[in-house]
Amino acid sequence: MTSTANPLAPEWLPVPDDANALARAVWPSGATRRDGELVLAGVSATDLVRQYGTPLYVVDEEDARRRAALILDAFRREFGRIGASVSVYYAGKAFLSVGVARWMAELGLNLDVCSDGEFAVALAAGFDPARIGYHGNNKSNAELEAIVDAGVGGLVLDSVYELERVAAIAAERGSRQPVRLRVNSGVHASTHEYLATAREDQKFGIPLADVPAVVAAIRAQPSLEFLGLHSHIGSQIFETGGFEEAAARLLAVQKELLEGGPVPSLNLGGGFGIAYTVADDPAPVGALAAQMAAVVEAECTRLGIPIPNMAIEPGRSIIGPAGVTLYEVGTIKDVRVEREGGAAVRRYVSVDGGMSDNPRPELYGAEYSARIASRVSAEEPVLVRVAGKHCESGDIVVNAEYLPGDIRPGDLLAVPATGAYCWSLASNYNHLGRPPVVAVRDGAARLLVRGESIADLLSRDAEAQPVSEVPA
Ligand SMILES: Cc1ncc(COP(=O)(O)O)c(C=O)c1O
Ligand SMILES: N[C@@H](CCCC[NH3+])C(=O)O
Repeated sequence: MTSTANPLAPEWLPVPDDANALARAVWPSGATRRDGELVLAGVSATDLVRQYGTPLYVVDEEDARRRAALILDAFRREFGRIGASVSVYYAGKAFLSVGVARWMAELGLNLDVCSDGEFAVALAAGFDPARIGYHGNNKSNAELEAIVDAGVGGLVLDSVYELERVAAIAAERGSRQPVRLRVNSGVHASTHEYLATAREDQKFGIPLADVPAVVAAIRAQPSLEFLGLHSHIGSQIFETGGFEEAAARLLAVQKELLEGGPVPSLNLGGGFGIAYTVADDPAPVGALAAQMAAVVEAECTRLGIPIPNMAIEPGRSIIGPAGVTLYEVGTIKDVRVEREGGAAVRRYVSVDGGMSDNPRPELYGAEYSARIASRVSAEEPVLVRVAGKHCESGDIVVNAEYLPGDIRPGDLLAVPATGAYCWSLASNYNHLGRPPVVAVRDGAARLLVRGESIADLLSRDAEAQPVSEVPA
């Protein structure tokens, strides 16, 4: 059950206590109020800001761990019923640090990386390369060599050009590289256009029709071991139909491939949607797993083929809801907006970050919510737009939110559900340093990633003088 209090009330925070509610939770499970202040896993927002400043990314470690464990349990349970094993790869692109990679390893998850940088973080965390899946539509020769040398357990082939290069690299070393083949299923996921990755006209994978020939080419290479097919239809998806359709399309091809040799596993990728605001209603992970298992079972029975072992790659649904960004409120402006039928006033509340720490509203029109973190107020809520501090009019953090009418400079503002694709998409636009990332657990905070200071940024300018020598 979630709290049934008025969601417009400034102190309101939903606190889920079951898996279904967890799917709809906008705030991490450890979020609560103490003496009016927002507290995250026992640490108050003001204490966090006193120590680390603003903007600040905060990750509720227990919440992330719980979501990872729930996904692993649900998929193992549902696919276990039909006799399939499941590997869950945490998609590091959502957010990756050495600490987070270690949480996932401890919980028994595998890791999906898609660049040499993410791979380096995984190795720095001591992640077993055999449990790493490596993606990318344009891997360099240096990356392919590092993959083969490290013994990465699953390279996801994205093109014939890559197949030929990796086969040669593995052959040179006398090793055998396990590979999956990324397939473009042609399934149009119901999500933002930029987040759909299996439309016909996009860069990832091999078209379904070409799969038999490419798999034959893989099998013809003694230096490659074929693990199976891979499909990822997109991200922030609420409807299970797309996953089911992709599974059905890949299994139909799998039947044909089985005539030429084993196809041990099927990877259906990630993409499970989360709630960014209370208007979002994503499927609970148990239901998702059950529906996917049912489709795989039904299709395999219909086609008369064995049920393959399964893999999935969730990122956002593990780390997204665990994150909260804290900002300090600065300028507040009431802007008169002329409209048909009369004028209205829009209140712009500006914070000390913006599109450099969260470009998602500008990139995808993503909606977020916000609450004052440093206090509660009995003032009537007013409709505000939360803006960043960048030189860009589209620099909006929260498009529309009700906040107490007495919101003022110096208040701390918390924006939930920022754990995924915020730090990892962050930039230094306008020479802002990327904020630090802090994990909170059991009343204690721990730095996961240091923030960047202006001195850090200036130190990269090849022609800058050391900061201490810049005239005031
Ligand atoms: C190949 C692949 N796997 C997994 C993911 C993770 O997706 P999500 O974070 O939506 O679960 C992505 C990102 O969309 C991806 O491109
Ligand atoms: N960057 C996207 C997700 C892309 C996932 C990678 N294929 C987002 O923020 O929603």
